Amino acid sequence: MNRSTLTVPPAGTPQPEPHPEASVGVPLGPHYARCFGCGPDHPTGLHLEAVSHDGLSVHAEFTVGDLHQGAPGLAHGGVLATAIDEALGMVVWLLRKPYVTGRLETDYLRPVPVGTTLLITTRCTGVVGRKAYLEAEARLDAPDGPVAVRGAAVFVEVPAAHFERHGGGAGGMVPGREVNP
Ligand SMILES: CCCCCCCC(=O)SCCNC(=O)CCNC(=O)[C@H](O)C(C)(C)COP(=O)(O)OP(=O)(O)OC[C@H]1O[C@@H](n2cnc3c(N)ncnc32)[C@H](O)[C@@H]1OP(=O)(O)O
Repeated sequence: MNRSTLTVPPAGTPQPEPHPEASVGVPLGPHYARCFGCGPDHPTGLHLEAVSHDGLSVHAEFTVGDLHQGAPGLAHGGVLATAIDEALGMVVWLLRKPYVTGRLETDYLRPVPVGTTLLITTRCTGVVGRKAYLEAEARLDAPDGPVAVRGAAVFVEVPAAHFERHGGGAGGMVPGREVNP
């Protein structure tokens, strides 16, 4: 399978260095309580939970429920892409700068039944200017389970004002709704 060159760091890009203050070995917690991906207050969200691994990678878990179906008994592909996007977002959080998804690629290798716990590993493979290059792999039910979804992405660094400017009162930086408080 060919991988898009858009999500691969240019040749010669040095391995990224973890931020000196990156969390390591601890639960990351939600970046926003009502986030569809990780927010505990979202009624139908994914409630994805994650632990930082080494400052440049994250281990995340998401259990597929009834509300996440596409075909009967199977996870919706868009929901799986959301889980990948969220777990990638947690890696760039470790870089201690605000990023948003610019490009997200997903390869679906196996169906994911309701009740499955997806174990998602994401990592940063390079940072060039404002762009962070990222990879993801989601396995079924165990760290060495079959790979169900692979992801790759470019996230783009944005000013902190991005969220207030575009989100405004509908979920932006209003009291109680801060991003990464
Ligand atoms: C707080 C954390 C929340 C985490 C939640 C999970 C992550 C998410 O789902 S974020 C929500 C979804 N994403 C968005 O809403 C982003 C919407 N898009 C935008 O805001 C803009 O298009 C944005 C910021 C990505 C880029 O715009 P802009 O700031 O003008 O940058 P721009 O100058 O065009 O591009 C900067 C660099 O990024 C690259 N780039 C921009 N878009 C892409 C893309 N889609 N694919 C690849 N590269 C891209 C450009 O080529 C450029 O590279 P270079 O520096 O080499 O020239």
